[in-house]
Amino acid sequence: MTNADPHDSKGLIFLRASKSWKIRMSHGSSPTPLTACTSGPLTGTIRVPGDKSISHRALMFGALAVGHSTVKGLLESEDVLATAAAMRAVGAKIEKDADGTYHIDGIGLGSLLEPEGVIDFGNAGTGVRLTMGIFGTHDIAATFVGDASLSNRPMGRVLDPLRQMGTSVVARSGDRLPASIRGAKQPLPLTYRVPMPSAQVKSAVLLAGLNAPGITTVIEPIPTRDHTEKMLAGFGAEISVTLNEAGERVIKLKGQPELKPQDLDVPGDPSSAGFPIVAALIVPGSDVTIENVLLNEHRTGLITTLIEMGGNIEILNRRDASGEEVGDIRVRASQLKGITVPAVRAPSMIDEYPVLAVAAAFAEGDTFMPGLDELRVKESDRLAAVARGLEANGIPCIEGEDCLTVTGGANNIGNGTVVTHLDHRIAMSFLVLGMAAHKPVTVDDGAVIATSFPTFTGLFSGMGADIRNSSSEAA
Ligand SMILES: O=C(O)C1=C[C@@H](OP(=O)(O)O)[C@@H](O)[C@H](O)C1
Ligand SMILES: C=C(OP(=O)(O)O)C(=O)O
Repeated sequence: MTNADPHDSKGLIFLRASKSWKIRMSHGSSPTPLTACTSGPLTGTIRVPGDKSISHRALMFGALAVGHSTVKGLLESEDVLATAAAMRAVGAKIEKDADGTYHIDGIGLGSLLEPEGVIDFGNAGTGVRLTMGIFGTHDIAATFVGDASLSNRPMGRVLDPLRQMGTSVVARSGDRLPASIRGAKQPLPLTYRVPMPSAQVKSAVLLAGLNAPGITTVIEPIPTRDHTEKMLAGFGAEISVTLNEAGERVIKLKGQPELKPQDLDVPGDPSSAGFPIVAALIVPGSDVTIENVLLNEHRTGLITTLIEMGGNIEILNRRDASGEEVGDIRVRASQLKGITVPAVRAPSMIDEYPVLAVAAAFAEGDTFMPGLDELRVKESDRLAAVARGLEANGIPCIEGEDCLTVTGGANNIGNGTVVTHLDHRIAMSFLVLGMAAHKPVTVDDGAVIATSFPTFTGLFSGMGADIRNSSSEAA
């Protein structure tokens, strides 16, 4: 079966076991423990790398357009480079010039070539789910694999609506990776109410709708990041967003447009900016400015929350950059106080809860964070990973089913080793903890940081942080 045609008699694809593919259980050949020691003050004016959500989409939409797009400021992290490889595998030409600008020669919607090998998305949930949406309505077959973290994450949330549009799927039990799809020959447009607050699910359905005739409608009861809608409009798709009587967002996309190439400039990632923002608040005497950060209203929940907690955060030089608001963020060390974070805010700061939990460890009193069910299905079960990391470092917390309470102000915190579970945000958050803790904090694998923020340690060392490679120290 493995070497035969990948379709069985019912037209479904069987997983082809690739000899060269082996599930990645740790990041790289051996994990790289890192230790952060009491640091600071942190000072300087910095830039964080380009936004991950916009970077994935820039490569995808550039690949689907007819003609030549350019992308400046693309995030060159492992997740985004996996998306570039996937787009190359279906025929797009993607090259970087000497100035760091990416050039994409799009293959055009409807013209994707069948990939020759398996598509390895490593750690990237956004990459694999949005790409499944694109491929799902093209008449091609593809097999998706990922590392141990991605292989444990639910794919049914995108595969279910794709099945309704005509995509055939064979996946591991529970709709986990590896998964093979055969895109619909005659895709059906769909009206779909997104059952959980997920920009990835919304986007996968819209991207599948791109190559379906007629109108695909996505109803979004709880608003999530809107980069897909905004960028598709920028690439020339006919897309509208209205509110229905229940106040839900209704997104309508007309299928089979000719997407026009664009010249894009990716602003700094607010999720990555969360790390220097929290570090500057909790390391005494710090004063840090982060320039050119995306301030899209669906992404700024952490900043709103930290200001409510008493953080001295100023937004300077607000401006429009290619249809998105950006600004510079000045942060000075502050005494924070515990608050209740409104559950409705969760989608606008969903990736920032681990680092918010670290900020909460330095606040006066309790910080209560409800509405966190989606944290259970990220790169790790982030609710559990954060709680175990805090406990390992002497910080009192209570992990609920879908909520977390952190009690700030404990004495003598640190001295723990945090298990990162292939989760870049757990690694970075606990290194930030170590910068302000009384004793060093170690994360068992710092190499995972390359998923989203490859310049993290260099940037922090430049501001005055003391981060050490614990494996080389031990040697
Ligand atoms: O659409 C996107 O670019 C993303 C959506 C979010 O995931 P969910 O849609 O699963 O909430 C977020 O956690 C992820 O880092 C990026
Ligand atoms: C959840 C994240 O990413 P993804 O779902 O793309 O793996 C993240 O970057 O925190």
